[in-house]
Amino acid sequence: MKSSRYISVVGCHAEGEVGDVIVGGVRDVPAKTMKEKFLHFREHHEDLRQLLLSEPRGRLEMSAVLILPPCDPRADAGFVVMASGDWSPMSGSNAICTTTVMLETGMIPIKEPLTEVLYDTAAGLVKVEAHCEQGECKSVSLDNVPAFVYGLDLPIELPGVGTVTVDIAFGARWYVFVDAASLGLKVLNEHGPQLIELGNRIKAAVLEKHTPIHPESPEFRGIDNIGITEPIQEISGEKIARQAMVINPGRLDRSPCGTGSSARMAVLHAKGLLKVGEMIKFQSIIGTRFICHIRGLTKVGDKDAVLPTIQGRGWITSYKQIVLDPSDPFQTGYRLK
Ligand SMILES: O=C(O)[C@H]1NCC[C@@H]1O
Repeated sequence: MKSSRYISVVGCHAEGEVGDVIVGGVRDVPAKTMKEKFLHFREHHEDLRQLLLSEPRGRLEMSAVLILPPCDPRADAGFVVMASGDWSPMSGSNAICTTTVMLETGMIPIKEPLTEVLYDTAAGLVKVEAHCEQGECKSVSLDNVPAFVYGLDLPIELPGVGTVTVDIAFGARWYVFVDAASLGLKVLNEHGPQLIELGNRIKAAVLEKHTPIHPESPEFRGIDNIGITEPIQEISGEKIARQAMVINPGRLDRSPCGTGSSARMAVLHAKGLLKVGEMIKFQSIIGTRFICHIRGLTKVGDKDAVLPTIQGRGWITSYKQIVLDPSDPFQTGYRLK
């Protein structure tokens, strides 16, 4: 057996969402910023994303994280994310997986009870606090980049459904939010196929009328993912909000989605439904939760923005050596439509 690729991967999931972490076998690239590294990998290493996330080695419902040296000297590490349908500059569940793996494999020494890690990402610096006990990473709290609203209650024509209103916001990726009830759905497993189908149709309908562009990073534009939401419920004094996050090109996030929760907090704050410091638990389609809050306010360009913090836990699931035989007919894997 010959191998033209040999990649060391630590399998991991964060609240059910798979984020496998590459710990060896992929070289760094020279660049002045992590955004430059991100854009380089997105342009020149799509074969790596395909190889890891397509069958037979991967599947649609997962991401992979490439740990890289940081460009910002203040940071401990950098990473770029290979998501289901694209490259992602930052990702909540994947940052939790990256932290869990780096701490529990010794790439970053564990300090108990709290280990701080500063990541350099294409979306900006992301500070993480890992709560550790007896050599285990028990939970990860991450200070995501500022999140802000592009538009609220925007009417969208959806053939077969009628006019629905959507909110559009940025939480390190661009999200459209729509109320599940307005689609005649609930955030339930059995509604999964319809959530995905309608989510993708809403994304297409929004893109016909809107092209959100990040005021400071114009490379981050368009709509990435869709959040189909249920209203906040007050349960025993806690704010709980269920949400099905439809991830490009059309699959459900198994976690509550950190970047999606960040963007949704910007929407909820703009609507007066979530105050700075107030805790909210976003709940995923499989019932897992991120504990979130707005840690402060800021501006992005001329936009009012919130500073979102997300907390969740990751678990290592495997240690893998991914190889590619030059005679393999599927050099970049395959995906059934
Ligand atoms: O938590 C998140 O932000 C990620 N989960 C899968 C896709 C998103 O990037």
